[in-house]
Amino acid sequence: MEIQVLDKTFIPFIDAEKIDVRLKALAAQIESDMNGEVPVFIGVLNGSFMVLSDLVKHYKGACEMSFVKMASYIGTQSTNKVTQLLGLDVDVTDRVVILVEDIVDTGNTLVTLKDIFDQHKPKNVKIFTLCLKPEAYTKDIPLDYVGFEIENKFIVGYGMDYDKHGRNLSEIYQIK
Ligand SMILES: O=P(O)(O)OC[C@H]1O[C@H](OP(=O)(O)OP(=O)(O)O)[C@H](O)[C@@H]1O
Ligand SMILES: Nc1nc2[nH]cnc2c(=O)[nH]1
Repeated sequence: MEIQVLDKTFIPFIDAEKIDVRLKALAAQIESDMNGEVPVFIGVLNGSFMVLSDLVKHYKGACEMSFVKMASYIGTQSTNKVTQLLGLDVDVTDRVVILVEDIVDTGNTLVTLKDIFDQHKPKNVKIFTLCLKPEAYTKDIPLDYVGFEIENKFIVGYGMDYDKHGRNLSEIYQIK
């Protein structure tokens, strides 16, 4: 059934059961890749709160988790726009980090995040994303765990917003 979020109409795209089945399979895959390592799952706020929560419920091994948020602001120097990380409260030095995103589109967010995490000298940074738009993603950072490859159209729900609305939808909808 179509839904309305603010001024836009969306159609059902990926239902809750399909998301759950995929997350269960990916959790098992991550576990088998860990070889005894205890990974640190890091969710990228705001969008990833639902996917991280559901993913780790399926992860049966030992793990830690936390969230980070990017902050963009105008700097005082000539380089104007700076993007920084707020809230990294885990020492990731020599740890296996799994960055958890709801969606990778252009990959700009991912490139910035990966650079910042690499400065903390982790053993390895793996990238998890529930959704990927392959037509839009032109960066060369390999994506280790991808839930769904989708067409290049705007989606909402399951943590993802349209102008701050729709994050609470339990399924993913695509713009009509
Ligand atoms: O690959 P990109 O083109 O960089 O787009 C992907 C990013 O966009 C969304 O975040 P957004 O900045 O909308 O913040 P939010 O998570 O708070 O919604 C999403 O959660 C990703 O982090
Ligand atoms: N909600 C939402 N956020 C995005 N960020 C990048 N692509 C998208 C998208 O399709 N939907």
